[in-house]
Amino acid sequence: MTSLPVDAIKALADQHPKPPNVVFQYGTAGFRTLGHALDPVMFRVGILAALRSKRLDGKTIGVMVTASHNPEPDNGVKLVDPRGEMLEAAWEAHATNLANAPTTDALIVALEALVQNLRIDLSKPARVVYARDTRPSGPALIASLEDGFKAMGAEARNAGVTTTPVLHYLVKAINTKGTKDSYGDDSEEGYLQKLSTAFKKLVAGKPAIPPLVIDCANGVGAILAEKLAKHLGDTIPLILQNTAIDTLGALNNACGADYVKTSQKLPPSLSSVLKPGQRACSLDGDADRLIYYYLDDRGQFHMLDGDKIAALVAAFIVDLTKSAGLDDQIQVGIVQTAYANGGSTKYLSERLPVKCVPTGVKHLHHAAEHYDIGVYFEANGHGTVLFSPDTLEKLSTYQPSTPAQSTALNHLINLTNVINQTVGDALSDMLLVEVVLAHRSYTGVEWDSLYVDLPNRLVKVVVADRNLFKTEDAERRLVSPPGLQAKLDELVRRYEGGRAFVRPSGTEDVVRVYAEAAVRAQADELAFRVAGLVYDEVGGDPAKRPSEFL
Ligand SMILES: CC(=O)N[C@H]1[C@@H](OP(=O)(O)O)O[C@H](CO)[C@@H](O)[C@@H]1O
Ligand SMILES: [Mg+2]
Repeated sequence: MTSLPVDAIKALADQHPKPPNVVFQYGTAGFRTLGHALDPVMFRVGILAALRSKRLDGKTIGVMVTASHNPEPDNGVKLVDPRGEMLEAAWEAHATNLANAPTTDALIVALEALVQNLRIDLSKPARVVYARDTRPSGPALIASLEDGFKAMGAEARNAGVTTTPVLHYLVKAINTKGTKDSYGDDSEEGYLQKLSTAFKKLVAGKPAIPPLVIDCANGVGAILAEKLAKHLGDTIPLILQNTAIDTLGALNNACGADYVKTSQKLPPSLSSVLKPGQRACSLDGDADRLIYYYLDDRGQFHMLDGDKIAALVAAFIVDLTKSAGLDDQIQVGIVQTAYANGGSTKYLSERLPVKCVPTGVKHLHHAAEHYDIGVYFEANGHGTVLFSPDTLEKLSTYQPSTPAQSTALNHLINLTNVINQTVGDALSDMLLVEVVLAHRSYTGVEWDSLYVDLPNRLVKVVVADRNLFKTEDAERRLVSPPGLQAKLDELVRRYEGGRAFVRPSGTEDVVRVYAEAAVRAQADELAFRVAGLVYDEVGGDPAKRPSEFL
């Protein structure tokens, strides 16, 4: 192919017309909206993925069809770059541009411009691998995506129904196949083997691990968790809950990681299952977020979120680098966002370098790459650990001088295999957490007591135009609307241990308010005062002002 296959594109594009009056945007998590609205977007994303692959010399590009923790009727799509990472930021704009071309002819014009501006060599091969979660709208959207691949003559591999992290893994495994950096066998089976083999080595010789309850959010995580349980055998008994992937309306409904984190409550479906002291965790709808929790002896709920996971894991890795005699050569660092609980930031920054970045996995991931070992987690439970290429090299060539050093070194090497380094991965993170708990002989109680969470509250404010809100300092301060930050500062000063910030959401048409304070009632009050301030500041209709805003 030396020029665009215009006829093939035209013929298929006409079957996926874009309705007028809708505007699509490739945001923090790709395109995401009601599933039935996405048909034209899928077709165009199929074409774009093929072009991205050609631009990168035929490297395989991933396409994941999912709306993660969103309600079941939603769906979405995002692209994965060759190393298993999120799509390069500059291409987000190209994706948005193609998705919004109003007609087939306009689409062709946009494509021609893209090919020319980015100097895409159309004679290169196009290779893609794609998958979807369990949403009912998935199959039709996949068909539309496949039309996009077909129009471009792409070599397309269907990975079926699987989790987002497996798709990221596959992309990296395919692109490193047969090289010295091979990431593992390029199959779901290869993924399960890699994780479970490393896990078994890491917990060998430790006391029996008590059963773990997993809330699968009635999503695709249920399928993978069941396969994983088979690979793990009796090294860790998994009790799978919320596995109703075929029940309409069940996905993410009163269950899953987002429900638990947002409502700070046990999923009601687990109340008769979970025994006091027993650990449980929730995955989200595409199994890339993880939240742990337990009930204490009085039946009180305790949440162990992404910040707690980061604290647990980072301290363990630091100890291993010390025991291996590598602590002067390998520096461990943490990456958080403004949503990290103030308690966690204090605890971590007394021990390690901590960087705060804007919301969104790509920001965390890139910042974590600057450390020898970078631990990043969003408070909502999305995160992973990155080992730099130099660190991996050091681990593979280092000569330990004592048996203790050798043991610690092996643990570090096995950790690099149990951890999915391409992206946050609920099942991989779960195994990682279980390794640390087993090594530390911790139950949820000891883990929880690493530091105390400050009471906090997240509130959404619906405004006419969220783009009025602009931030700086990793989203911790507002620069626009002018003057609002000063009012906020004045308010926050009145609360002991108070902290609050306001930012426009990247995934929903709202402005988010986060507040924390030393005591619960004060955190709530501060959040609702800030929400009220924001609402009034941008001229919100007094008749529609939510009654809880102060
Ligand atoms: C407060 C919060 O949880 N925000 C989430 C949410 O982003 P917003 O930009 O806040 O809508 O979705 C993102 C994508 O899943 C995730 O990265 C982020 O952490
Ligand atoms: Mg998700």
